[in-house]
Amino acid sequence: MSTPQLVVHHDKELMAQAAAARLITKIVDAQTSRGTASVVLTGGRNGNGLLAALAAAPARDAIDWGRLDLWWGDERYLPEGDPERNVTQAREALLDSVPVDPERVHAMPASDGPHGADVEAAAEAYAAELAKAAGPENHGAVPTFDVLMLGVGPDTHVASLFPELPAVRETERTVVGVHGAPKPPPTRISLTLPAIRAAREVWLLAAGEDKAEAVAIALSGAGEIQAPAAGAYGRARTLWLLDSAAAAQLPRSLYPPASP
Ligand SMILES: O=C1O[C@H](COP(=O)(O)O)[C@@H](O)[C@H](O)[C@H]1O
Repeated sequence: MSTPQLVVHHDKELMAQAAAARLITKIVDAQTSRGTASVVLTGGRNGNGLLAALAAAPARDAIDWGRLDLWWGDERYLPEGDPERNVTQAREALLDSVPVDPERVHAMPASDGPHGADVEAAAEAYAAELAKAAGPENHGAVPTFDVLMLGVGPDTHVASLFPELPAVRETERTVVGVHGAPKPPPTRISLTLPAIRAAREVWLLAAGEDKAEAVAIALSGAGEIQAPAAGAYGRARTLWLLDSAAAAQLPRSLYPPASP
């Protein structure tokens, strides 16, 4: 487990641009060291803001897009192409404008796909795809992702792991179906905490006043069942990328106010 580190930016636009620059560097470094890179994308406002900033960054062309595997931390279980699907939003924000290898874009299944309404079967299929991509060096049933990004919801949810729901208690499976999510749509697919923790680096993104309480709770010693964001950390690094509004309720011991 890595101790969380906080980076607080002035506003959400700057946070998205800085996070995009950080991601470009990480991907290029991983491709230089290992030949390929693997990144887990998140949905939500901040995840999509980062992807849009990446699309607009001239340095995006430093990435070898054909040697990048993209996975998702969660998906809303809706038909292919639905505007509320995380993958649809990621395509619009970035993926349609860069030369990714479609074989390496690992979208989670859609509700009109081969598994139909059976979200458990869809989750199992995604777990199998992850397991196939994991090598013996990965010590588990998922690849060691270079970077796994998570938006933090106002209720402290990450991916589709909502407080107190069964998915956040999962300790064996890497991917689960989620029923009765409090945020629509109620049916979703999510990586579990054990799968999230297999990543080298986990980056939690939160911007805006409505995230301030969640950020403060998750970073002040809350349990992961009550505050799923508290249980999200990477093997080597856990980074909380915030704007000043989202950091506003943090205790002074974690984020002292700037000097006058
Ligand atoms: O529904 C979801 O919400 C979270 C957070 O989204 P935000 O808009 O409040 O930032 C997101 O991380 C997750 O991927 C998504 O499915």
